[in-house]
Amino acid sequence: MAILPSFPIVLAAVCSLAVGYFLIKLCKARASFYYNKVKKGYPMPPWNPILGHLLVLNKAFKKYNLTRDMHMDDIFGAISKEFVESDSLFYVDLWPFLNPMVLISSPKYAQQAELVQDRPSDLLWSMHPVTGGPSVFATNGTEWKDTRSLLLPGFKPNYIFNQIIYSIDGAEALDMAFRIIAKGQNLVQLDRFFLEYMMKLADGQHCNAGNLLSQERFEAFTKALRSNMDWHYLGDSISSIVRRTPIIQLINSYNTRIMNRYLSDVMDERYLEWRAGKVSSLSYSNKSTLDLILADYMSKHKDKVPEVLDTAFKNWAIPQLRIMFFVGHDSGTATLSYTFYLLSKNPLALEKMRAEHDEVFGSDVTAVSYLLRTQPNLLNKLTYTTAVIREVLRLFPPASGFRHGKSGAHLIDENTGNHYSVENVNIWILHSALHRNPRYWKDPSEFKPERFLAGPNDPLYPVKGAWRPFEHGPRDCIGQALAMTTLRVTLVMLVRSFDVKPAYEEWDYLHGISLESAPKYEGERAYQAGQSGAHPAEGMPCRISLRQ
Ligand code: HEM
Repeated sequence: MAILPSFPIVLAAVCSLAVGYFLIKLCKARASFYYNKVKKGYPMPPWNPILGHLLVLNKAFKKYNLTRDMHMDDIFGAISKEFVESDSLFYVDLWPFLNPMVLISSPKYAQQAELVQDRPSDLLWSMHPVTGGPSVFATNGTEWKDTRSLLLPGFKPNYIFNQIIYSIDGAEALDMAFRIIAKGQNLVQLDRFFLEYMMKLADGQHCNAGNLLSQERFEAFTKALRSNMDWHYLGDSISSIVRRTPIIQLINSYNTRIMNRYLSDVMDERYLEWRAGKVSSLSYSNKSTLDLILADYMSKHKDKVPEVLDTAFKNWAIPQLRIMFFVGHDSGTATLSYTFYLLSKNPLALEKMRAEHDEVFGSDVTAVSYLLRTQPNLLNKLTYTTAVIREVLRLFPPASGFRHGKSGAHLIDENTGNHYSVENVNIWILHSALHRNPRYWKDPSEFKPERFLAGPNDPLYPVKGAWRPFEHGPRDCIGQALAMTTLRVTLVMLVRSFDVKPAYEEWDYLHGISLESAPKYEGERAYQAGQSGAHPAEGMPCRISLRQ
């Protein structure tokens, strides 16, 4: 009779195999980093043959007095200041959490990195809670190229003017909500407030599902999306560990089911309209992400249009729609919050912006909505307002650039002739550090929108390649014109009617935080906190009042 091994023995054997496998991978990863980076004398923090740079972040927290919820970009940004000689370029080895990385915050390296087309494979995994599958943001090769080309018509400047109705309607709703808040004299977290507004805009611009399914289902969808983001980006530094725990995986799957069922139903409803001939082709006014992908589907099946959308198509389309909801609302929300914040701290700039709005739209604020609907080109006259937004994006960029170096790829320092290999390395272009790099910006911490109106002989004139909130090159932000238009519409609709005052001291007092112990980064209480895109700490507590 055969003797079967007992359960504990099997378990011990499996665990030993798993540990053995992990140790072999660890040795390989560390050895590769040693031979390809450490031995070559590349710039990096002190490296440990067993732990790599796993303790570096912890040390940085202590050394720079960083707060736990700070955005990852600023944590690396703080470390980058130690690498003056390499113009703030440095490598880190955070295996098993991330592949080897090079972090850069100087225009000369960023301009080389922007030409790299691939995204890191880690990004596919890190975006998974948001997208649920490969999307245009994280895929590579022809899969990415074909999807980007398919979606591009929805982001052309002329078409965007067509879409500003969504921003105008949304800003009107915001105006009403602000009036209620002002009347009730409530303390609000402005960023959370703008999130809802931006999410509705994203729906209008990319799906228009509000017209297809009920408001309740839309709200359940947005709640599930935000929940997945909040649970998975608990301060990026710990998210990769937390995300592997079963309870988080369960929350993820639950939210994913809600989101996917919703988008699947939205697609079915719109497909019915296409099939019923209610939408015959893509008109000038009809290039939402949803319609672009459905039109493509119909054209690929024109010989025999299927009765229902097939599962393979839906599995591909849902991540594209999910990413549009995410990128369509997240960065714009933070930018809007920081714009009100900086305007309130800089009354002269606020005055100038309001004067520009009076000049372009007349002093009757109630006429703006009609003027925008009938003459959207007026937005092009808002040069000062645009300079303010650009300066806000310089000081508080909500996102960064991510690329992955192919075989043989290098970054080169033309002054020293140094070559830095980025073969099989993730490249992280740290926008916040780059935008405040004193080598490239005069008065880097000061709010000076004038730098974006200055001529080339002015010391404030931005150095080429130093301003890159939307990145450049083939992987740049597809939605930048849309984002800039939305921000201008929102500002022109609200800035003359309301005064927004940040209320961090009051917030801290209410939450038992003393003035001395309130967390700050470089003296800034509204530092960028870590949840997916960078958002103001504590959601930016504010008081809103009607302008006298
Ligand atoms: C203030 C608002 C925004 C900022 C600061 C921003 C910034 C960025 C950045 C930094 C990237 C990464 C580029 C890189 O790694 O090279 C990016 C990519 C992207 N953004 Fe935006 N974004 C904003 C709004 C939007 C909007 C409104 C949309 C569209 C709904 C959008 C769609 C995308 C897409 C699809 C990509 C991936 C492009 C690709 O990989 O081909 N973004 N964005």
